[in-house]
Amino acid sequence: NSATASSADSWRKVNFYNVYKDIADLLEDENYDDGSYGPVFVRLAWHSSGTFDTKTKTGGSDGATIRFAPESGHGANAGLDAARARLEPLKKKYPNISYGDLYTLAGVVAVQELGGPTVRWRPGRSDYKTAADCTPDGRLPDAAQGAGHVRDVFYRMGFNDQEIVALIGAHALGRCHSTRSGYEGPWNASPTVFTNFFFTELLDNTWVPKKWNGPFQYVDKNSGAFMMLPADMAFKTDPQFRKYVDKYATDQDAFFADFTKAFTKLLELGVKFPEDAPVYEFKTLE
Ligand code: HEM
Ligand SMILES: Cc1cnc2ccccc2c1N
Repeated sequence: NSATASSADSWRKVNFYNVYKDIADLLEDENYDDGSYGPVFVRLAWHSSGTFDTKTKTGGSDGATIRFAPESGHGANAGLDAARARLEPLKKKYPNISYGDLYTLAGVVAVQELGGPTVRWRPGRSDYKTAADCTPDGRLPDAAQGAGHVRDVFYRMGFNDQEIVALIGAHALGRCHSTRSGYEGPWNASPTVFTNFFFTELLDNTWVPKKWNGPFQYVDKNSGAFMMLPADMAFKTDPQFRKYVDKYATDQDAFFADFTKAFTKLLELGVKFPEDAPVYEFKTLE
């Protein structure tokens, strides 16, 4: 938050190919989680953007208000300071990039470098917003709730059922942290590879309540190594969501094609881009 705010058009001076490469170089760290900042970068991009409200046209990635208290301190954003701190040196190296562009681009780099689809991305978000523009708590989904709540939150952003299911596929990545959301796990082998694994796991495992004194969550009956949130399970039990879960579980290409479109849409919610803002399709380095 300390670096100078970029001006409205300063993105024009930034070489985003260099920024992409520098973010990619920040991904691997054997001392962090499962060895990659990728998952938490994806979560930062998503939480920066998922506050958008189509009615009031407030929230979204423009202005990166997630970096200011009180938004940075909302329960849902616990742990994202680790991602913001990891990216801060790039704000110094590229003073002309906006935090909004930096945080969303980091999510794109993570998806692509962890084996996911190419994600189209535009620069042009500004840093003009201040803490006064922080969105109220409660705009992001509550993992303890079910399909009704999930629809309330994502319909408010302007997504339909198919897009919601595509987006939740990002739960193939990363993990829950009892010190952040309170949930724990998974302990599966590949939380740093972007695949349709969330859908195949959801359908193929028998899920039972986890016996512990933490918040209610599921664990797979056989190995006990995988987990699902209550909100995750809604995608198995709700018939409209289930249609798309079945599709993505059997067709990873279809999942990739739908995910990339929905993720770009998410990262651009509420942003008024300059007419001539270029649409980047970065080449994956891995
Ligand atoms: C029903 C909607 C959703 C709910 C309730 C939800 C909830 C959660 C929770 C509780 C965690 C664990 C946080 C922690 O303890 O570190 C988490 C992690 C994560 N979420 Fe979601 N999420 C949702 C949708 C999404 C979407 C749409 C994306 C991206 C497109 C996403 C990407 C991630 C990633 C990558 C992680 C792992 C982060 C890490 O490893 O640090 N989630 N989510
Ligand atoms: C397999 C699985 C299921 N749900 C998740 C929710 C949040 C973060 C990671 C998850 C994950 N790897």
